[in-house]
Amino acid sequence: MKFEVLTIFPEIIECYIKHGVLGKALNKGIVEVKVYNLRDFTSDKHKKVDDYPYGGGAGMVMQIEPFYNAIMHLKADEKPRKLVLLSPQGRKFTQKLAQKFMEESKAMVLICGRYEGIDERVKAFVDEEVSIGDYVLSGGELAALVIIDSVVRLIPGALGDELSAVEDSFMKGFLDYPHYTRPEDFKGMKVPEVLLSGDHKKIALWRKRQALKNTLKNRPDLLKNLSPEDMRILKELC
Ligand SMILES: Nc1ccc2ncsc2c1
Repeated sequence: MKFEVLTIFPEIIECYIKHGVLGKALNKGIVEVKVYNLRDFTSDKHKKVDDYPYGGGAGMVMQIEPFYNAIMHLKADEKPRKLVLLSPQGRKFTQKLAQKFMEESKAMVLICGRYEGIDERVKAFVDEEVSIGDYVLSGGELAALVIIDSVVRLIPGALGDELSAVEDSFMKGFLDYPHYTRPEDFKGMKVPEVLLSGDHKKIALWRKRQALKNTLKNRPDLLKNLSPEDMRILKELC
């Protein structure tokens, strides 16, 4: 999987790549990340990337030309790639969409704007517009990192054995169960007895009950397609 990131802050992406869990996947050559500075695709000596909005209003708007020039530069190799604009107006990014990206795309271009706004005409050159959530961010770079991290974790063998075995609750449709490790008693705060019992059946049931309890409390919207067994447990909790 190849990611090409268009941004005016390449350092944000490059720093994460150096220190993130992506290192193993990059070293194995399973993933490649190339970062492009949009300022390198400007045509003026000041490398200008934004201007005042037509119609007035606060803030600056990112101009289309650097985006267009960068996209045309990437497309010159005529290889297939999915172009994704990171935007608060996009469709919500979910684990399901991460899975779809991993399965369908060999290469993705992640286009990061700053969030006073981007010239609307940029959207004519992208395949998808994706949002990571409903809050105010300064730009699309964090969203690009979220997408890279979540998609790479889905690539078989990308993260090495110690990580790839991590079962992700979002794939099951509810939140994770509580986790504990040593010490068994920290200032009187004890690890639940069941986790010390060695009874794997009881532990699995306890974990499922806790996961459903957490989900019911914090994210009831996730409780959609429960199995009859999970529904039975959930009813006991209500
Ligand atoms: N403010 C904001 C919120 C979500 C989002 N997703 C991609 S860019 C972006 C920017």
